[in-house]
Amino acid sequence: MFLQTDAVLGEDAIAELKALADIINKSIATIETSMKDSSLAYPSPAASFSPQSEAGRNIPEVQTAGSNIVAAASQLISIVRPPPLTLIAYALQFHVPTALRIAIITHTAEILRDAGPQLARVLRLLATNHVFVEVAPDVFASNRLSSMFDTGKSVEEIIAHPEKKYEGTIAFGALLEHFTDDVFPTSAVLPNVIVDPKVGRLNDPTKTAFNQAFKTDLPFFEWFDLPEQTHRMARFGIAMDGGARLAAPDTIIQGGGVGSQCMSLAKHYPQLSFAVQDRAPVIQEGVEFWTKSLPNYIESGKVLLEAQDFFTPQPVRKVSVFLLRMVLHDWSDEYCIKMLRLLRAAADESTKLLIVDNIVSYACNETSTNNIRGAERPLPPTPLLPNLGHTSVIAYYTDLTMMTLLNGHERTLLEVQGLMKESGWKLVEVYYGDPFAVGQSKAIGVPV
Ligand SMILES: C[S@@+](CC[C@H](N)C(=O)[O-])C[C@H]1O[C@@H](n2cnc3c(N)ncnc32)[C@H](O)[C@@H]1O
Repeated sequence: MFLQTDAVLGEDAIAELKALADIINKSIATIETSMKDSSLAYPSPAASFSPQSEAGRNIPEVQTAGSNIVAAASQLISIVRPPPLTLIAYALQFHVPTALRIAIITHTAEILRDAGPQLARVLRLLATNHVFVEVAPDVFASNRLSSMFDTGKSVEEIIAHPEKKYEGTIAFGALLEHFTDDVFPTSAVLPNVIVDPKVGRLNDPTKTAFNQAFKTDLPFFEWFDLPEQTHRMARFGIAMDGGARLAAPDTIIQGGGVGSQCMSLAKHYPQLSFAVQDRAPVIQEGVEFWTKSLPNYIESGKVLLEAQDFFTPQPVRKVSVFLLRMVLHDWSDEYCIKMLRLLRAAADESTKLLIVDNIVSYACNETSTNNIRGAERPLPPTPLLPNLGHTSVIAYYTDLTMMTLLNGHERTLLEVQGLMKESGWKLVEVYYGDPFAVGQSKAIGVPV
């Protein structure tokens, strides 16, 4: 249902601009005070990125202030920019991923020398989006954002061993390459798929925009297994590895990739043991991954690496936690329910179900979910959108990514609750994480 905006919002644009400016000013004051109190420096956009240099930004009140500034600034832009320009800017935004991909595959962050006129035009678009700086006409320098995909390796080293480009690095470029090479072409055909009466609105993972864009009948993950897609599969594994930082004791990690989440936990909590389950080709890579980094875990059986399909029954054994990170969002409800019912069948009364995914909010006020621990959150200051607008936009980009690749989707809390209800689990607790967190919300279920 659509309502006229005048019926919903006030009409006083100047009052709204002032309220937004006030949020920005107060938030900057909070950041300034917090930096003084903590003796940390707020990271400069000119300085190269390192996880340690983000310490100031990671203080909780600074995160909240930052998320309010992002939400307020984008809302402010939407008020002051002429509407045709805002819509044209949105419609042509796809050139940004193209330019990013060109910068990555030409190793520009590593080269950073006088790049010649074609590349200069690409870099100028990026510099206009604050990735690289044009320090003089046609001369570009790195900055904090571009340093995120600089591997620190020499160009000679990368060209000699392209398959090792991201080895031993934070590998953020691999994630950007996945988005700009695997996902971007699928978004271009999504409009055709949505209006096609033969395929639109289907839940089938083989009738997607991805299937049309890459002219294949295989589901996305099985397509990765083709010999000609080996580099994409390896790149996806590296990209996922970068984000995997959590698990729990005696955990079965379904769709766990090569097991990076539990390796990170194993290093901090040596008393824990794990079973990592995924498709056979991924588990094969997992064996190499563990043999290289923590071989004694395989030898002692503290980690089991198991080829296990989501849609076949679990082996019978005692399980404390089933952890599914970035798994349910790949599938439509029908498939998720099948998967969760199989886990329920293998659970006892003390087993927990831990789902780690984006939990998306509506862009308006939501139905109360205060019967779920952790579900109630304070609303952002007026006139920001209840979902913090642009601060949360990546979750909605990810939602459409899931739609194009697999007919999957990111879910609201009520939708997660619905999946659990249909499959013999009860949603009892949720952790949303900080306002900038992507894919880190945790929903905990118990058997019913
Ligand atoms: C988005 S990735 C998430 C990987 C990992 N959990 C993480 O967070 O980094 C989804 C995983 O599901 C696996 N997968 C897809 N279809 C599967 C199936 N039918 N059975 C088991 N695993 C599957 C993929 O191979 C992939 O590793």
